[in-house]
Amino acid sequence: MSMLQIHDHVVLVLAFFAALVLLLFFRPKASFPQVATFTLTEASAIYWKPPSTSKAAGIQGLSPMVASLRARYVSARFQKGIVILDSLSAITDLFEKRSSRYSTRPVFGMQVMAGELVGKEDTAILFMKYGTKWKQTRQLVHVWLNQRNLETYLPVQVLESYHLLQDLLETPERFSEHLRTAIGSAILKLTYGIECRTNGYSWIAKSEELHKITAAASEPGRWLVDSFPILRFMPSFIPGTGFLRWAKKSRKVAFDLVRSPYISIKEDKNPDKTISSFVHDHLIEKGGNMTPQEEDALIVAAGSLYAAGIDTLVSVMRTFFMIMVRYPAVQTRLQSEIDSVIGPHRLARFEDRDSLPYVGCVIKELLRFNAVAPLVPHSLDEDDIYEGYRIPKGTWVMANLWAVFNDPSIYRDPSTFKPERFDTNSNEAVELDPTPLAFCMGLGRRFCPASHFSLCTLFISIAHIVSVFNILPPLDENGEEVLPPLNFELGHIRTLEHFQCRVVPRSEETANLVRNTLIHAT
Ligand code: HEM
Repeated sequence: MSMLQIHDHVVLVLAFFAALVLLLFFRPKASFPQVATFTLTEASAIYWKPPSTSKAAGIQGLSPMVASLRARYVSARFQKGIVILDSLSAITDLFEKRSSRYSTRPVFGMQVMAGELVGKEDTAILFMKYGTKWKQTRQLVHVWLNQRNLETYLPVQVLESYHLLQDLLETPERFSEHLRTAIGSAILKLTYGIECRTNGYSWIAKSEELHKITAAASEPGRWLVDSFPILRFMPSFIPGTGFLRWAKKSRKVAFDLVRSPYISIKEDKNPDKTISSFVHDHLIEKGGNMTPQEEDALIVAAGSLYAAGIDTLVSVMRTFFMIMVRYPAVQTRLQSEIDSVIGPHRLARFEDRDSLPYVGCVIKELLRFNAVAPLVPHSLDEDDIYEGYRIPKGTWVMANLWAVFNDPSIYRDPSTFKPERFDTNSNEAVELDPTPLAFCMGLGRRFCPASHFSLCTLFISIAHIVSVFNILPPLDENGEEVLPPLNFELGHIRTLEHFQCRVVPRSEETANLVRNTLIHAT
């Protein structure tokens, strides 16, 4: 190598480091200045930056958590190409009525680390771009979690609910952990036939590991490479590129965890004795005749379910415990409805659903009160014009479901937990139901394929828990009841910060009912 070439290399490396220092120095901060607002119609606002003519406006009216999450997304994109839809009409217009255009996921931004480097785009439906692979994978999940497949998943949900009651009797202070175990065990059993409770919890631990990787990789504003995609081409031996090594390691863990349970079922020597599950039943149905694409779709569909389902359902259930503590009148009304319809000798069944309308109202209000997925990101593959604004392809278009659920023109007194707003027997006008069209779980072609599955889990668990337990505020050192604060953590999934409550059997009879039911069911 000549002196000139060595000199060129040194200059290149120095320039690279200088650029890196500059990038690190100017890394976007989580605290976000102000967002520009265009009011499109009275009811719909689009947040958009930059047209130079934009009118500065604050972000008042948002909960601090949603405002902060939104700020992170916007700063991660350097305020380029983000549209945040705050009204139901704008969300419906774009996500539903123009769903053929608005059904892909954002590519750059948080997608570089999560989607490309860690490989989530290849291993999870949630991150996939709209296209043939997504359609094939989604179809499998859609059919499996569909209302028509209720008979397959309901018994597993019911049995896990009994186990949850038993766990709550034994160690009530660990209620959050028990919720995670019950919901996680049900999803893993249905997906792979894995019996977590009898075979140890190693698969829950593995799934949690995968889930933590996904959460870290997709955290908005965390990775510089999301704002500067060019950084992914840096050689990984250069100092400051720890993120590339982390991505490589995480990618391997993610691919292994998604494939290994599938392979163990596929290689099972006694397939007829294997527990029926999503993967097993598909393998039997296809009789080993699958194209590589079909096989990949099955692996990815199965591997997507735990991560997509666990935080969402656990978040709603933890909110339910908090609401029971803070709104004792709601708890009393739930218990009296269940007591009068079901009586003291058995636990509620799914067939009782129509006879327990107040339980239904509480579930709707839980889904409204805590918008579990407050900002839903979609994108578009071609330019579009909406209300006179050009939205270029690749723009992140985010549905702010939190804003819809807190819009006082749709929900009176939105910050109060009021299940009665959905009571069709009340004298007051009934408010917009968030569940039947599942807009609380997204709209258009990407809406949550597990909406019915989730509503079943919520119904069974909530009806069982309130009939057996009283959920009460924790006590302070003087034995006085204290209300836990209603604080939410920052993240894609809106979930409450750690809190305590007392979970106490309503009577010795209700405690015995749990023990006897579990003995008969197992
Ligand atoms: C109350 C509980 C749940 C809520 C609030 C919820 C909400 C959502 C939302 C908002 C989306 C994005 C929709 C969009 O992009 O328009 C979604 C997607 C998804 N959800 Fe759920 N979800 C819940 C439970 C579950 C469960 C239990 C599972 C699996 C067992 C699941 C599996 C999925 C999958 C696979 C997707 C990706 C769909 C796609 O990108 O095509 N969800 N969910």
